[in-house]
Amino acid sequence: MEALARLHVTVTKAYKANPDMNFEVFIHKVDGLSDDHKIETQRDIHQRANDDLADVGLEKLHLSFYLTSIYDHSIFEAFSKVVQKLIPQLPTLENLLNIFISNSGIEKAFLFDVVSKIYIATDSSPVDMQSYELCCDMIDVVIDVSCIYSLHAECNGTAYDKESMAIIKLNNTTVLYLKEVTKFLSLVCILREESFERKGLIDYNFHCFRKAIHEVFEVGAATHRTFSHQASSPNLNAVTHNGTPANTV
Ligand SMILES: Nc1nc2c(ncn2[C@@H]2O[C@H](COP(=O)(O)OP(=O)(O)OP(=O)(O)O)[C@@H](O)[C@H]2O)c(=O)[nH]1
Repeated sequence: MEALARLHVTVTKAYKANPDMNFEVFIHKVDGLSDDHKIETQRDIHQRANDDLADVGLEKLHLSFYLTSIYDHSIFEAFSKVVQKLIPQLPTLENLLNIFISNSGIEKAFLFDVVSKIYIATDSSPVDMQSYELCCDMIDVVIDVSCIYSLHAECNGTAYDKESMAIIKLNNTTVLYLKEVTKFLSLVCILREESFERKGLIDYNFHCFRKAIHEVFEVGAATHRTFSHQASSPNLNAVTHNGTPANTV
């Protein structure tokens, strides 16, 4: 109850300061609850928070809720969804991923920010937590192995570069495929072993995909530069040249 009262105070004050603000509410430590209980708890909290807002005439205000726990990747998934709301190019990225996977026989693809392991976009098929965790683990493996065999004694930023790529074949006919897209972004795909037989096609499609992603972010950066010349305040929606959204870092 105390948490709900605090949420109400915070949200109403923030709304007064900026009515365009997005509100993202994380319900932590849900691992102790059964799946049914989790949904029920979220619904209950959502209902109470909305009722409190309706009492002060703020029924139009939208709160988004996420269930998280430190014992799985739910917190990363929740942050991914929050960050995606701040990326104006998200529909373009999703479209590119959809075209890429459908022409390459890939089941699922994530565009990851390598350092935070937040995915900034994925294709439009539903995300299941296990696939996401598998892809996060693959990034860890790639960075760890690169660090171990790095030529530099200190592994600062040398573990991930233009040459970064990895293929991991699991014993259940699944293949994980990782490739560098930009200095900060990586594509991680999940596919069946039989689809991987057409690796040449996948590599060619990836080359086109990578080029398109660079173009998307170059246009974003150019728009940002034009806007910065016109106005003195920075454009929060622009992206930087290397592909990391400026308003999410
Ligand atoms: N079961 C569970 N325990 C958690 C989770 N996150 C943190 N904890 C545990 O909760 C205890 C307190 O941690 P936090 O709640 O993160 O710390 P805090 O924010 O200073 O504590 P509060 O004053 O309760 O807000 C620690 O023992 C954590 O290990 C979670 O997702 N699930």
